[in-house]
Amino acid sequence: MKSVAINGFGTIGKRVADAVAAQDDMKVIGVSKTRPNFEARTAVEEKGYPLYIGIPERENLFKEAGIEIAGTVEDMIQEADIVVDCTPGNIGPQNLEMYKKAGVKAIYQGGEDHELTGLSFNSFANYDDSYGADYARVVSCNTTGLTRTLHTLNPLVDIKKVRAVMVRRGSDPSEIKKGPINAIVPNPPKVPSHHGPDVQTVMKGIDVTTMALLVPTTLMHQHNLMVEIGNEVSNDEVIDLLEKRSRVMVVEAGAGLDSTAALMEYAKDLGRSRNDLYEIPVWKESINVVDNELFYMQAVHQESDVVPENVDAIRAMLEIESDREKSITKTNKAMGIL
Ligand SMILES: NC(=O)C1=CN([C@@H]2O[C@H](COP(=O)(O)OP(=O)(O)OC[C@H]3O[C@@H](n4cnc5c(N)ncnc54)[C@H](O)[C@@H]3O)[C@@H](O)[C@H]2O)C=CC1
Ligand SMILES: O=C(OP(=O)(O)O)[C@H](O)COP(=O)(O)O
Repeated sequence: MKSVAINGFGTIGKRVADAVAAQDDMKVIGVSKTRPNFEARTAVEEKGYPLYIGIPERENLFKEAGIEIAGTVEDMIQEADIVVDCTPGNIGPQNLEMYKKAGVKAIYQGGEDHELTGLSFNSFANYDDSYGADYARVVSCNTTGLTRTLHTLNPLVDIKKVRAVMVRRGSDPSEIKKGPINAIVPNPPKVPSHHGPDVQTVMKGIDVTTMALLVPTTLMHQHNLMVEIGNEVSNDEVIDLLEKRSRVMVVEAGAGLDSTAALMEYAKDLGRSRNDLYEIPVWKESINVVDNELFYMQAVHQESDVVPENVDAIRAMLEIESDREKSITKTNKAMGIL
């Protein structure tokens, strides 16, 4: 049983902690918070995770709030085989020296640059690259979404060139300081956006160019893909491929799953923890091959799609499982993923 520490218990961290706790070959030995808020209290009192503090000077605040702490993040990582760094983007690099000093392996998230670890991770595209690695980065929710479906098409579909327009959610549901609340924002305003190059960190050599905008929604991201192809493929063959791949689902607008709002309602009906939808839904009606181009539209539940990838990354880096399919199947089963 391998020991996993989660540094940062926010949107991604709390989901990774629960996903690790659901596995039978790894356990959560601690999570960290910087403030004694409701998430800190829930971690200790509801989930039973030992809580460590990211900023030692704040120990008194936790004491005053009556929230029991087990030590500092430096204490936590001493006990761990691996730490999953789920701190906000650009905080992670500050922690790398601490991890190196403690001799603990570390997984970063998509808010950090590929260069931080020199190794980016997606379960389907490049599991083997991280086998036994000390440091790796699970690519962002958007990059994970693009990679999931593009990798599924390969090799039946001879992908020549990918162009994608990414409609990004303005903020996560719990955030009140981000926007926009009444605008469409080219973001980043430059073309291409960082998502295309980011896919190339896990799918080497693929020609993919992306542009992105932010819209006033918190529910999901939405992607529109145009894939130039070099062979003849039918719509049904593409649908069949996507239907067979786990962590991808083909959904029908005609059956009422006609928006991101409906998809989130579906996740609730599935009884998912936190209403999460780990799978990438692709709209069946959008899948269309016209001449030498394949078109499709998909959505990404930004809060949860990267969570199973973190579990697989732990298995690869700690050499628990050398077969990526076995890890993916095990993770899926434990998390109830379709
Ligand atoms: N929210 C999303 O949609 C997604 C986020 N990511 C990436 O995951 C990472 C984490 O993002 P979120 O979970 O959304 O952030 P968050 O803000 O919800 O959570 C971050 C956590 O880190 C803690 N923290 C803050 N400063 C810290 C510090 N100096 N040391 C230790 N802990 C600190 C916070 O208290 C909080 O618990 C980022 O790299 C982000 O880009 C990846 C996929 C999707
Ligand atoms: O980290 C994320 O969101 P955030 O930086 O807006 O909190 C998501 O993974 C989306 O990031 P991306 O649009 O850079 O892929």
